[in-house]
Amino acid sequence: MIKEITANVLEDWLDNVRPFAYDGQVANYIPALSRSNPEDLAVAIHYIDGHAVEAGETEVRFTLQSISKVISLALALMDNGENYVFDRVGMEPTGDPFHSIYRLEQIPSKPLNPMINAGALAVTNMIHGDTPDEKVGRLLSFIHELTDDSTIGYNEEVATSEFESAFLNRSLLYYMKQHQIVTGSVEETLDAYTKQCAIEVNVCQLARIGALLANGGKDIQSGRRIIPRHLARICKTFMVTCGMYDASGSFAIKVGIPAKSGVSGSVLASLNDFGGIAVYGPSLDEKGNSVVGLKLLETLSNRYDLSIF
Ligand SMILES: NC(=O)CC[C@H](N)C(=O)O
Repeated sequence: MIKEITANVLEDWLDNVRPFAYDGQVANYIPALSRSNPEDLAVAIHYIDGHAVEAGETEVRFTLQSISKVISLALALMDNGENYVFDRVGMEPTGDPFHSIYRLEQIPSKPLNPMINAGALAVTNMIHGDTPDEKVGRLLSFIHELTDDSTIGYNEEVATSEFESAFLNRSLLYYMKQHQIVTGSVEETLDAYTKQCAIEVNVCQLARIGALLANGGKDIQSGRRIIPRHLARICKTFMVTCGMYDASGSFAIKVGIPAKSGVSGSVLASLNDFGGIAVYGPSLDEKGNSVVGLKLLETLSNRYDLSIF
């Protein structure tokens, strides 16, 4: 089955979804993202046997945005342990948009899960490091290990653009500080979070992270363990229940692959015993998911019967 999905097959799929590149809109609430080109489409698959195929504008780099929430969660869990993290952030899907503040007002006033902004901000706050740069530096080192690529950094323009306009995320942080879910400086946590979201990758690097998760947290080339197996499982479970925002239910039905999207228009998918799939297409639907990303993953899942359900 794996051998069928060659680079040519991927190119054909991309051509099939290209007409949808202008359905939806690129994110504009982070000013720097509004300059993304809707025609920059790319896809990569990294199999757990180390073999990789890719198609489209694979050299284009994009920011992780909400996909970074999976990686920061893994690091925060490794730093603090499950009890500490889940005392402060819940495990339940919300069905609300990713930046919603609504449920924070309900008892207990902790974010319902780490894949919505409130939960992710709390998770970033928990990453060990005395300064925002130390936290981000640790996160980048972790990503270098996950991808075996130490060239990955963050896009300063995107980070600054979000930092200067993230009033809703500031509100979430202040609310959580009032309720002792986060500690320390709100501005510093937001600084770390916006840099985390601005970490830049291409589809091949992202697919490799998916492959590592699919491989239970072990690097696919060296076999070295980077994430404890049970923590990789927790990350993938959140991807299923909350990874596609308030479209996670329909995505589970239509595609059925653990996945996390980001408002840059990227999607990271991870399928046990198969590998990682990364798609980039910056036009977003009304929920903030890549239109092309959803179409491509749905085609792939149906064609190769990849749903885990
Ligand atoms: N859904 C997303 O990708 C959101 C990430 C973005 N940086 C934000 O916090 O608003």
